[in-house]
Amino acid sequence: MNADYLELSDVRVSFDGFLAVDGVSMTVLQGDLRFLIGPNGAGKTTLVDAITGLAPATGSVRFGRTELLGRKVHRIARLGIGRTFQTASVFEELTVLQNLDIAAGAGRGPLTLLRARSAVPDAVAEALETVGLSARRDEKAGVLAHGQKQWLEIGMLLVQNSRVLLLDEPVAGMSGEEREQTGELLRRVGAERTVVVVEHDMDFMRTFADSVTVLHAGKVLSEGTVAQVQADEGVQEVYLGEAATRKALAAVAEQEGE
Ligand SMILES: Nc1ncnc2c1ncn2[C@@H]1O[C@H](COP(=O)(O)OP(=O)(O)OP(=O)(O)O)[C@@H](O)[C@H]1O
Repeated sequence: MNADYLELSDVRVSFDGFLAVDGVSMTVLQGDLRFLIGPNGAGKTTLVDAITGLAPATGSVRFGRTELLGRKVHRIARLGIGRTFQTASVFEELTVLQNLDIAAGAGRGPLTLLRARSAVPDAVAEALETVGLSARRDEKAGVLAHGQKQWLEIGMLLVQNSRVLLLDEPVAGMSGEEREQTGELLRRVGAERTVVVVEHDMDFMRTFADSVTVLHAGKVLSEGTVAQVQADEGVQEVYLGEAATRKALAAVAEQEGE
């Protein structure tokens, strides 16, 4: 079998001497839906920025045999590394189909793109089906529900042939039903791709993660199955510590409000 994988070795990102990512090594295999969790400021987004060329990093990030570090953002994207951001970045005035067309870079001029068409390229039709937006293809992206915009964004990565998907908090702000559907979508796309999901929602993580990497203060604190990381005392301490801080802050706020 010729499966893809993403391999990080000793990745470091420094902001004026502050190590936001401090020697991270991890390997993510195709078909192994990986969740990247950790408290606020742990370095999760910065790590994704490093992989996608947005943050200058040292160490090594390889997609199979190809080194990504040191390459420009658009070159990394063209190599098949796709990402989403916490806020969906779709073209609200264009239809779902037009958004996918643009992402696919279908080689047509802007006027042709805006004209209604009967023939939809196979890759676009497949992406519409996968993300569950076939019935909404001619509607403006701006009228989609929050969750559907996130799905459209994932569809845009699919038509770009992204082999690696790095998704930053894909279920933030979603309803319970949208979360469930997003989880099923991630399972579908993750079966054939290498997927890393940055997430704060622990229930969502428990339900859908195949494996988990926990970051804390820029380092890998724990890694394994959901059960393994949940049983890890270091992880419990970090999360209990966070919960205690939140509780203390809430108590102070309450006192100040009295
Ligand atoms: N451009 C920057 N310049 C300086 N410091 C930064 C920069 N970007 C991030 N940081 C710092 O790096 C650390 C890691 O931030 P990062 O956003 O990667 O954490 P995170 O785990 O994604 O957090 P969250 O869950 O809150 O999104 C934080 O202390 C943050 O303040």
